[in-house]
Amino acid sequence: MYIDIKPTAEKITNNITSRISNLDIQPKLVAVTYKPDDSTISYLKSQQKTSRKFNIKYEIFEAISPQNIFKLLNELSKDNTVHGIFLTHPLPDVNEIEALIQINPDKDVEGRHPYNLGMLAYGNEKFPPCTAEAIIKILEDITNITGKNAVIIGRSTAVGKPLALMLLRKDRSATVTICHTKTQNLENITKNSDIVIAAAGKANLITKNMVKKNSIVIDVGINVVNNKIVGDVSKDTSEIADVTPVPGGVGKITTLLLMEHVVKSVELMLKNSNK
Ligand SMILES: NC(=O)C1=CN([C@@H]2O[C@H](COP(=O)(O)OP(=O)(O)OC[C@H]3O[C@@H](n4cnc5c(N)ncnc54)[C@H](OP(=O)(O)O)[C@@H]3O)[C@@H](O)[C@H]2O)C=CC1
Ligand SMILES: Nc1nc(=O)c2c([nH]1)NC[C@@H]1CN(c3ccc(C(=O)N[C@@H](CCC(=O)O)C(=O)O)cc3)C=[N+]21
Repeated sequence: MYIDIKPTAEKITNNITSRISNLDIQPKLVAVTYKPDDSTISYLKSQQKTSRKFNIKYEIFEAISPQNIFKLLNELSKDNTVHGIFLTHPLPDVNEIEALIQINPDKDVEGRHPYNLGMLAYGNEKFPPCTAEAIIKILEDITNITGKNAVIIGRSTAVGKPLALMLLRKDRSATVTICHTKTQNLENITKNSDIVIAAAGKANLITKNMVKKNSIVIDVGINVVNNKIVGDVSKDTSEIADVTPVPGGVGKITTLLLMEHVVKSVELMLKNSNK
């Protein structure tokens, strides 16, 4: 079966709408990109569409060189009209951490600055990375995570690692395995898991024969094959497991949560300025 993410999306949408209606100022999100790949282009489109729906101001800055990324992030961090800064990943030819530390942690709506990621490791989820948070929200709406065996395929600092930290938090307490390209016998691990999270960026990496009957499979992958968006999980997997669809699955919730974080950033800014 495919998992219906509409109830999760609706809850988040209603929450954002009501919080925005209480603000006197229009939130603004900016995206900084450099040599965007297919999945980044798909995300930027999704951000554009979703920000319009909530009447959040949105602007994309395409850097012309690695040096230009640093300059843009610096300027946008100081700009009082900007509440959220999104920096695309991957960034070819750029030291990503050097770029991330240019972002004001209060505007780091994806929680990628080392300060926010460090806070996450301590269980503080002020700005949890949106994709990891999306996966947690989908899972919490359909199952009880505690004690479940969860395998994450992918160890990126953008998705796999923060997700592992979030699944391990004491109030969730999943048993977590993380796999990558050097993992041997991937199918032995996936076959014994209650929850499989595929975040590798490889179409058809997970197939029906690799998963346990009635397990939950979260498809994070965004791959463009023959001009169409597909995930990391083959279609037939949904015959024996509950799978999130691509498109219209994790990506949709990720985009909504990014918007929610921009609203949160404005709320915190206003709260601090009233102190
Ligand atoms: N739906 C959404 O909201 C989002 C979707 N994405 C998508 O998710 C995917 C992953 O993104 P991201 O984490 O940024 O990607 P990265 O390329 O940074 O990381 C991919 C990870 O997957 C591992 N991997 C790749 N191939 C295999 C394989 N055959 N077997 C096991 N592990 C493998 C890599 O291992 P190693 O470390 O050994 O190289 C690496 O750890 C992409 O398709 C991206 O577009 C990303 C963010 C949000
Ligand atoms: N710093 C950073 N953070 C990310 O989270 C990040 C990133 N960089 N780089 C690229 C990948 C990919 N990604 C997507 C998220 C949602 C959709 C999405 O919502 N897609 C629509 C389809 C849109 C369409 O049809 O074009 C859907 O799945 O329904 C797509 C892609 C986030 N990523």
